[in-house]
Amino acid sequence: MMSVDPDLVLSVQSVGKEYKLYASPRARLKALLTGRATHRSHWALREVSFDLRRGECIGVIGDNGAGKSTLLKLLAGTLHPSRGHIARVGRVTAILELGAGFHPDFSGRDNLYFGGSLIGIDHDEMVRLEPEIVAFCELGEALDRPVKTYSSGMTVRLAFALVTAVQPDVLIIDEALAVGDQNFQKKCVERITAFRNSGCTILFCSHSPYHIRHLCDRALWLKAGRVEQFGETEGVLAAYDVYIREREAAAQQTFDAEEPSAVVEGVVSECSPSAVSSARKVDALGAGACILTVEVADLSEPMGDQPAVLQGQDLVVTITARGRGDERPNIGFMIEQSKGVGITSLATHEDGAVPTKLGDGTWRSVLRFPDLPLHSGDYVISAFLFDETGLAVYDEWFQFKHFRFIFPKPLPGLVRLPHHWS
Ligand SMILES: Nc1ncnc2c1ncn2[C@@H]1O[C@H](COP(=O)(O)OP(=O)(O)OP(=O)(O)O)[C@@H](O)[C@H]1O
Repeated sequence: MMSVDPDLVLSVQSVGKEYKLYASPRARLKALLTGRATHRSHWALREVSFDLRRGECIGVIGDNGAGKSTLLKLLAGTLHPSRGHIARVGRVTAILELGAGFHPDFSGRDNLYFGGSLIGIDHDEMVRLEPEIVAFCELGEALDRPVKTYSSGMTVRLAFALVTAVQPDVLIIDEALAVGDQNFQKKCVERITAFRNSGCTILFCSHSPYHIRHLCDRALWLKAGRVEQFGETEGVLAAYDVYIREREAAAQQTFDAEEPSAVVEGVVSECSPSAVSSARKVDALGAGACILTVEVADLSEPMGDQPAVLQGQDLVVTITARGRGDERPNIGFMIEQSKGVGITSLATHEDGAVPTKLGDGTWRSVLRFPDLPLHSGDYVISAFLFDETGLAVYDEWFQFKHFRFIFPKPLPGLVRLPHHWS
């Protein structure tokens, strides 16, 4: 069946996965011994079908509990489907639950041989690969200490270096990359990009539409265990976005009695603004790359629970950041309604713009919206710092400042679009 198309590396046909839920471990044992079913059944996946061709990069999206991890584990072969069929070609490597297979009492180095044997790297090949893995994971002397003494970040380094030591035909990545420090995340992204450029097929599960958009040709949206959409990335992400907004709007209606959002001071500085939502941020602490200041010109002082008001009709934002080494970073910016929809997202790398290097080695971009084309309302802004490729997010100040904008003419609607009358 797989030989029909020589480029097919993975074929998933009508796959379903049932988890059996027992009231207690004793009930499970009883079911095993008597053969009588005493479980409740939960189908985490139903009728999932799709094909993957050589060199494609597919992003898997969906709500919590939609079945993404289950699907990835089935593809990696660590779980078996209850229904349907999965066919694979070549070496399939999964970056899932990194480090779960290590033996805690063995040293990191011994675990390379032990873990390597589990993923098909024999002793002789490991002898050849070891120096490269050791250099990549940068664990130094800790490599000869037992893994049980490692921090989770150290375990992830070792595991990532091991599982990606040999380029696979298919690489399966769970949200594993959300862990680890800034420096290491960048190395991971670079290695994955290099695999991608040399024809490796990648299946990538993430809660970050940004990464899916930048890395993937196609996206698979799972909803309550079924494939809701599978196709070209932008179309699927757009549909998913509409779904999320509708769901949030419905949640907002039931939640509307909530207190007004806090207003943050005009300039927040030195890498750790108290109002940062750090959900997707890599590591803004320590000596890494980070946003230093974000200044919004012409804002009044906030009054009580009322946000600061933009005094003019131009919005001018100056973002200063510390980069990493000699690398030129990229800077992003987003405006959203305080309670409602996103309005615009911009980034230097998307616009072909370049942050300016200042005398002290920091970087700065000034973003100007002349005659801000918004109608009156309350808005919230976010600033982002990316690496030079725009793939690794070094820092984000998410929804860190609310402001009110007053457009002199009270018109309905949200924005003034470029237009002409004739
Ligand atoms: N071992 C298990 N036993 C029973 N139910 C499970 C098990 N693992 C997952 N589930 C259930 O299966 C469903 C799918 O879970 P899964 O972890 O695949 O979702 P997900 O899309 O990866 O979620 P998240 O984004 O939160 O990681 C969920 O309802 C979950 O509670």
